[in-house]
Amino acid sequence: MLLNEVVEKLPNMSKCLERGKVVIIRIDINSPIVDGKILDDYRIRAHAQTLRLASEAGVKSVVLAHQGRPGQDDFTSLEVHKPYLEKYVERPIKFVDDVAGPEARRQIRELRDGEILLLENVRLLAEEVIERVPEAQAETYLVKKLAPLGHYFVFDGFAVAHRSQPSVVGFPMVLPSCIGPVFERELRALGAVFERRGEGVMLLAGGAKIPDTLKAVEQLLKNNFVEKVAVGGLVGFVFAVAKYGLLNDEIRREVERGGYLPHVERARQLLAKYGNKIHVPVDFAVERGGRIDVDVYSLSQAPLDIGRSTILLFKEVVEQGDIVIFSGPMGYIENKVFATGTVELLRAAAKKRLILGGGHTIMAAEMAGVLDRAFHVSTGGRAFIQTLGGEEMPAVKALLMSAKKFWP
Ligand SMILES: Nc1ncnc2c1ncn2[C@@H]1O[C@H](COP(=O)(O)OP(=O)(O)O)[C@@H](O)[C@H]1O
Ligand SMILES: O=C(OP(=O)(O)O)[C@H](O)COP(=O)(O)O
Repeated sequence: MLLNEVVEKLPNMSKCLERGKVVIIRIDINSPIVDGKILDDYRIRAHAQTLRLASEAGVKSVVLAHQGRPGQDDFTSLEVHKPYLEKYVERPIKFVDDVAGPEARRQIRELRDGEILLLENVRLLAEEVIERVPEAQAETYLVKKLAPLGHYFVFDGFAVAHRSQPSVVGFPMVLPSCIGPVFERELRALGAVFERRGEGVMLLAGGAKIPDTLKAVEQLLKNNFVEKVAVGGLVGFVFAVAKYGLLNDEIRREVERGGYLPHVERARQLLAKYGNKIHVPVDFAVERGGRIDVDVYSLSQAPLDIGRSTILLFKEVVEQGDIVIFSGPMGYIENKVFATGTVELLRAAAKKRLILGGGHTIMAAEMAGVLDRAFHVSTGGRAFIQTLGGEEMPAVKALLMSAKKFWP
């Protein structure tokens, strides 16, 4: 089913906003956090509108979200996110230090119309990080404890839509469910791209999610959804190794260290099939007491950005399109010196209809001063690239099942 058709089949949030009812809303406000501080609040800003709409409609909102993964430094309490939500929703948010235990349930029962209750990080429950089919997730502690208190479920967390986790796919099995506005916008934006059947659609693909990106490139080219692809970042490095056979000792070590060998093979197959549509870097920037550009054949260390000649070549690709999808930075943007390729191409792409996704890509767009000019900024990273790759998101599948069951 095409993405546009999927959106039409999914109940819109307004159907789930019935005054006085309890609505469980899953959002994704997972943010980059260092030393307990949120570095970028883009996802929080995006979801604030959802909660404001729910509050204005007079529903009792119960908000489910996660931060980080258990065991990682950024696995924190959502209490950190509460002031940000209050700032952007422009109303008080209640917070409970519990996910589905007696205290959380007591506070849900006491909610008044229009109030918003943020539950603690849902990944505190060990079951939340186990991916299983929706029917099995409906039997989890989380769903068993919370669903009986709710009347509707709204799924809005596009960035987590690719996870078959209880808070994503469990509730739609037992509650009438809707898609939230963030999720709907994402599906419509990508659906509109697919409708173009490739004409004038260019993909700039970089970053570090190599297998996901290879898959997306393959799908997009196979289905003629894009006209041309230009690859940078670590993805571009893998393609360059595949295209030019760059396997001197230093590069071989880099490839082995990164575990890139199977990806190089896959890139080689893609080049054999779609070589005339895939633009691969011809030079890279490396660190040698500062930034210097080297021709691909002289490359003998890990590249940190695309080089000047490649930037010019990729700008030509951008020029030929009227929609540019930008997924993943062209280089190691954490160091400003190696952000040049990404920043220059983002500025060129912003003159077109720019669709971008991924935390680092958004950060780079902010750096380049073009975030406000983008046509669509996706809240997803992996979800964005996987949707581009034509994969059916578990969240979409569960919501379609739910619509069939509750609103046939
Ligand atoms: N040539 C490179 N060398 C090292 N790191 C790179 C290179 N190109 C991109 N990266 C890194 O890839 C990461 C971003 O990739 P990814 O997570 O796929 O992007 P996004 O967050 O936009 O989805 C960044 O940390 C960036 O520094
Ligand atoms: O940040 C997220 O995804 P992303 O790293 O693909 O952008 C989502 O919150 C999903 O998180 P997860 O990859 O820990 O399941």
